Order: sequence, then structure tokens, then C-alpha cells
Amino acid sequence: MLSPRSLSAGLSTCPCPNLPRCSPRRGQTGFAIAINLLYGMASLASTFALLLVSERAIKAKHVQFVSGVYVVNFWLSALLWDIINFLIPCALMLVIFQAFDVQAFTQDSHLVDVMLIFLLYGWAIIPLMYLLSFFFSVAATAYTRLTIFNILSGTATFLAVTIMSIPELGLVDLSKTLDKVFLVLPNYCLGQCISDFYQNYEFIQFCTSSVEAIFICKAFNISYQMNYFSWETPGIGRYLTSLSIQGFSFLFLLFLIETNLLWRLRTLICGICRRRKWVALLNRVSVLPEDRDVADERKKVLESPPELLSSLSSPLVIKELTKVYDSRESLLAVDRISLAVSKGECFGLLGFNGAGKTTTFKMLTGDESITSGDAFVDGHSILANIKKVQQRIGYCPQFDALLDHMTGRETLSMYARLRGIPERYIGSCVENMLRGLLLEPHADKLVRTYSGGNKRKLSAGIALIGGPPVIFLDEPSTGMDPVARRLLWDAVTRTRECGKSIIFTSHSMEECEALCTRLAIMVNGQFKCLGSPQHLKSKFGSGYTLLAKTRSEEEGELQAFKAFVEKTFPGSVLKHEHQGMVHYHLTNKNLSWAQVFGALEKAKEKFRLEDYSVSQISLEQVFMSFTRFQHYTEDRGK
Ligand SMILES: Nc1ncnc2c1ncn2[C@@H]1O[C@H](COP(=O)(O)OP(=O)(O)OP(=O)(O)O)[C@@H](O)[C@H]1O
Repeated sequence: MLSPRSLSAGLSTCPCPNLPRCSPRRGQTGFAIAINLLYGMASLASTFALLLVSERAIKAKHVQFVSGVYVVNFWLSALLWDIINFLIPCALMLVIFQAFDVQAFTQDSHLVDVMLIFLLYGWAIIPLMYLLSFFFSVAATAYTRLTIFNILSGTATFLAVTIMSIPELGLVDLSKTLDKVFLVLPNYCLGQCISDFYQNYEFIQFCTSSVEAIFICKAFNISYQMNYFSWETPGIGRYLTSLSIQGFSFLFLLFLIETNLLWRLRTLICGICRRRKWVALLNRVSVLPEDRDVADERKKVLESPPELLSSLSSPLVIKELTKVYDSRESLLAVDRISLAVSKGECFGLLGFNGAGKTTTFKMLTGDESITSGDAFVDGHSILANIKKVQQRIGYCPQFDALLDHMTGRETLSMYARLRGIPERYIGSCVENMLRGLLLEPHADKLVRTYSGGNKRKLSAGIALIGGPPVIFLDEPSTGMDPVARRLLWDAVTRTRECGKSIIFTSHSMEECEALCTRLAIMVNGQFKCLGSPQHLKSKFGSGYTLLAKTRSEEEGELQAFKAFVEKTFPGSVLKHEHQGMVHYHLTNKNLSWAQVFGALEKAKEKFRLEDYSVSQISLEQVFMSFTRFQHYTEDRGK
């Protein structure tokens, strides 16, 4: 029997060299169309991974999930939209077939058949591109590598099978085996569908054209299928069936990955293997003494069930939350923190770079796995029901997770919709947020044209819109100008006063003093102190701060003033000295304001001080006093 592929490759086995319909040149047409189509489709298909890679890399996808998007909705809507977009160039291709009178694809109702081939190919290749997009974090790299993959998995496999099916090479059996193996590749199936469809049409045309032709076809055992979708060669039934199954399989794998089932399984297995190592790591750290307030908070959380704490108006309960990163060597990033955040509370998480603040947020929003412990939002466990938790939280990540091709207004409207705000209120809600954050002049500009500060405002707006019960803000005011920062503080304060729980990180002590009702200083993944700003200042910063400026040209007077301070306020510590400016910590707790000012007013005349100020110890000084606890591992010292 003659293989249609051997003919399609333009081989000398054509049984009817004198008949124009079966000339080798005509035999090559289907093959050539298939090859060219595969090249085109290789680059078209890889474009469907571009947006996904960027969305995942900048965490925009995560923020959408946190804002309440269901995994199924996210992927099926993406698939539907991409298939529609994919079918547009496919429809143009049909117009080209029509324009060039490619009868095999245009006669009878073949346009519909070819469209079905394209549709099933799209159904299979798009989810495959979605799956492979997980291997990349840069869109351009994803595009080039996926195009190469598509070319190899389409053109190369199609060519290999076609060449091996030449009887003279003696590899027909191998080609048949490979034909079955490559059925798992959408690009291969597309090539075969187009090529075989064309050949089948040619055979039908020739073999049914005259009595002699029927005789020739019988004599040379040329098989053709009147039903183009037949299972037997050159029907394309098995390729189409394979494409349909591939679509379902790739989507199934995608949901396995997205629902973190595979990842959870891996974490569970790794957890069992590494548990002993982790326990040793935790035991090593646990010998350090704990601050009284931190211990009290831990006791409160551990002694009451989270449901009870939630009903007692603590929507966020963190219970012994721990994270160990297992990259090169185990790194304890978050060390058994316990905390209950009440309604209407703004809790500040302060810490040095690499202290573990962002990791805590990542675990609380479902972006990172939890090594041990748990957290509860409105009584729902993160471990058991992350979706319910995500529907109740707003998240402003450390780096802006914004979609560049949308405007600020569109972005806020989208998140308002995701939060479930009724359609009729969305406009006013978005307007209020834009006004509140001073974003109105930029509302209709594309996000990619925004300055860093405006992007930050928009990220904060996304977290605040719709007023979820618990809001996480990771360094929300970074890069904002002073006016914008104050507007953000106002927005955060208004949200807090509406009874929402806010937990935020910042490196600005001024911001913490302005916003926090309570705060904790985190060092090496542990809370080192916890309480209201005033409580921490009183507890860790007794005494006063003295800043004085002498006339720098007179060194003698400076030395005399220093001697005066040390004599008048015994135990005072010189913190800094710079160009005639001295910074003292007056440690004596029993000094009154009157004593300090009285002494300094006299000194002002005597030592010709340019200026001086006395203040209570600042939060920054309290923060700085914890520097000694921070150890910088290779990773920590970012
Ligand atoms: N994916 C990761 N793999 C391994 N180690 C990590 C990973 N992410 C963070 N770390 C390490 O965990 C520690 C805590 O990092 P984290 O980003 O939580 O700190 P942070 O307090 O948010 O710092 P910053 O103030 O600079 O944002 C650091 O030592 C960091 O190097």
C-alpha cells in the first residue's frame, strides 16, 4: 500500500506520473502548507504565555487570587479569550486559502473542517503554553524558548515521521511507532492533520475521477477515506481525538499545579524528610530569652482557640507561624511568631532588612508555604482554607503588582469588581479612592506611564478598595512624596476607623508613630518587643535625647560643653558628634523636664550654643537598640 506521506514528500513512487492531479509537485503542496503553517503557529502559540509569565513574575496574578479570583475562573476566562484571539488569525488563514483557491481546504464544507482542526489545535496548544509558562520568569525568554519548542515539537517531528515513512529507507515501522508516540504533541497533530487532509482530498479527487483512475488506485493499493475524520490513514480522526484529549489533560495538570496539590505533596514529603533538621534548628534558637510582652501575646494566642479570638473581635490570629527556607542550607526566616490583631487595629511590623517581614506576609497571603504553625482570618485557617482567607484580605505587596496595559481607573474598577462591590457603587468607590490618593490626574493614563510613587499609591488603593476585614501593606509608602504619604496615612486611618485590621511594614519610624496602634520589632524572624509606640518608648528608651549645636569654629567651647553635660547629667552617653553638633542620650530616669531645660538654658549662654533641643527618646532609637541582636547571614544581609 502506498503511504500518503511518501507521496506528500514528493517521492518518486507516484503511481500516475502523467496525471496532473498526482504529480509529485502537487503531492508536495499539502506537505508544504503543513510545514509553513507549523512555523507560523509556533510563534503564534508562544504569545499566549507572555502575559501569564509577566503576571506571575510581578505577582499580579497572586494579587488577583488574593482579591477573590477563583483559579477556575482565572484560567477558563484566559483560555476562552485566548481561543477567540487565536481563531482570528485562523479565520484569516481560511480567507487566504480561499483567495489562492486551495481547493482541498475550501471545496464542499472543508472550510468548516479546517476551522475545526484549528479550533482543536488551539484547545490543546494554549493550555500547553500555559503549563510551560511556569518554567519562565521573563516574558521575552519564554517567547523565544517556547517558539523553539513549538518548532521542534512540530516541524521536526512531522519531518522525521514523514521521511521515515519513505519505504525505500526501510524505517516504516519506526515511523508508525513514532507517529503514535508523537500523538501527545499538539504541533505534530496539526502538521499531520493538514498534510493528511490535503492528501486524502487529492486521492479522492484522483481515484474517483475515471474508470482508469479507479483501476490504478486499486492496482497500486492507494487507500483514501471518504470520511475525512476517519480513524484510518489518511483520515485525521485520531489526531483530532488526540488534540481533544490533550486539551483536557493539560488543563487538568494546570489545575493540579494551581491548586498546589503537587506542591503540597512535595512540601509534605520534604517536610517529613527534613523535620528532624528543622526541629534541631528551632531548638537551637529557642534557648534565647523572650520579651515579656511577646511571651504574653504568645500565651494569649496559644491558650484561646482561634475561633474564640475571632469572635472576640480579632480577625487575624497568627499561631506559631514558622518558615524555613531550604535553598542551599536551611534558613529560619520566620521563627514561631504568635499574634492576635483586633478590629480597628493598625499593627506595624518593623525590622531590619531580611528580618522576615515580607516572608510573614507571603505566608499569610498564600504566596509561600508554611513550615509549621498556622494563621486564621475570621476563624478560617490558612492551611485548611486559603481561598476563604484570600477572599477576606487585601494585599499591597512590596513590589508593585500592576498590569502595565491598564489605566489606574480600570485597575481599581477591576479589583472593586473582584471584591464583589455591586456594579452601581463601583464608579463612586473608584472615584473616592482616586481622589483620596491624589491619583485623579493620572486616572486615565496607562499604568506603565506612572511614576514609582503613583504606582505605589495605586497598589495601596488595590489593597484598600472594598474594605476587606484584614489588610496587609508591605512598605506601602516607599517612593511617595510627603503629601502623598500623608494622604495614604489618612486613607489607612479612615479604613482602620471603619473597624478593619491593618498590618503593615515600614522602615519609616515617623510613619509607624503616625499609624500604629501597636507594633512589633522583628529581628532574625522573631518578635523582640511588642506594644504601643509609647509603651515601647517608655520600656526601652528611658531618659531624654539632647541635640545641641555649638559654634563649630570654637573647638574649646565644644569640649567644655561636653564636660558640662557629662558632669551635670551623670551617666549620659554621647551617641554622635558631627561638625559641632552633639547628640547625647541622658539616661537618668529621674530627671524632670524642668531640670534638663533649666540646666541647658544656662549652658546656652555660657557655651554660646547656637541651638539645642531636648526630646523624649524616639522610636528610631528604640529600634536602633535592637541592632545588636541582628545577625546577617549571607542571605539575610540583602
Ligand atoms: N525564596 C527565598 N529563598 C531563600 N531565602 C529567602 C527567600 N526569600 C527570602 N529569603 C530570606 O529570608 C530572610 C527574610 O527575608 P524577607 O524578605 O522576609 O525580609 P524582610 O524583613 O521583608 O526584608 P526587607 O525589609 O529588606 O524587605 C532573608 O534572609 C532572605 O534572604
